[in-house]
Amino acid sequence: MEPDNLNKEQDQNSWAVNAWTLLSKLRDQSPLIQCITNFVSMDLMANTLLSAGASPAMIHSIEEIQDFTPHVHALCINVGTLSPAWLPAMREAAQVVNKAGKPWVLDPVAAGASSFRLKACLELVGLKPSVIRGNGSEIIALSKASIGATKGVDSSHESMDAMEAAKSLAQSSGAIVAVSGAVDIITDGHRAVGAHNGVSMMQKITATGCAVTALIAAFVAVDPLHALEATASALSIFGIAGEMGMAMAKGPASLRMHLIDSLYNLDQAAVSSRLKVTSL
Ligand SMILES: Nc1ncnc2c1ncn2[C@@H]1O[C@H](COP(=O)(O)OP(=O)(O)O)[C@@H](O)[C@H]1O
Ligand SMILES: Cc1ncsc1CCOP(=O)(O)O
Ligand SMILES: [Mg+2]
Repeated sequence: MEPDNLNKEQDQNSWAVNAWTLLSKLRDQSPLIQCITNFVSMDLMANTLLSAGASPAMIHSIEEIQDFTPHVHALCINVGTLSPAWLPAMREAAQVVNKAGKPWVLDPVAAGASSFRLKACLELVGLKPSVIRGNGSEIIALSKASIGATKGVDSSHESMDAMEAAKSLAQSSGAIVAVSGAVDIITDGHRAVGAHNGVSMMQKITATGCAVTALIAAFVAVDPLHALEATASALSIFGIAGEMGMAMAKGPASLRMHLIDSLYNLDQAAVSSRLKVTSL
């Protein structure tokens, strides 16, 4: 084998070993993940976390933050069905986990759809999330801090269209930025890697993006010092579960079920034979 190809194969192996190690850790430790999320995603997000081995809690009332949030291992904030009443709890939860030194992950759903939403997302970015995960259009809107033509929660861009926006947002925010799509991009503003697993029918199930953001929170909870690697691992594992689920599915509804089952049953052989992460 050519030395270059040998290096690539070794890289691939080490990504697969790391992703499997983190999934095994997650299954052993069952981190508690607080999710302040939209009404559409609550069910799929909680079931995704459970099937991966984490413990989800969809607790969003501001009255509970001071008692509950100090106990969580990571927090996921998602603005999908945002209204003004939800923002104070999001702010307070982010501040509590920051104070406790725990990671939190932001999903800026439809960030470019309205000024209200964009302003809220920018304020949350200022509260120092460890990771921001959105689709191409969301990351572009957030990075440019501008609203415009929008398809709402869906993306009108390929993930690769958002490469520069993702790097710039990562540099300005200090967060790891992930852009989902056919190739998921993960960047710290300097280095970028691509996670290639997944099937396009995942876009036809509502809240798969929200669910993978929560899965990122769970992976970062078990490896907070390596947020880029943890994020790439979560996206890869979810993508592999999608591929394996697709082999049994007849359409989006059965893919949703088989994806969750595949995530629950995922073994090391599947991870090492399927995982594909490359430098971009
Ligand atoms: N064309 C595609 N091919 C493979 N996987 C995809 C594709 N588009 C999205 N995905 C996967 O679907 C999940 C949701 O991503 P996406 O649809 O971009 O998020 P959102 O729902 O927030 O718009 C991610 O795990 C992503 O990797
Ligand atoms: C349809 C919809 N409307 C508001 S939030 C939401 C769910 C979005 O989920 P995802 O970003 O994962 O597609
Ligand atoms: Mg989304």
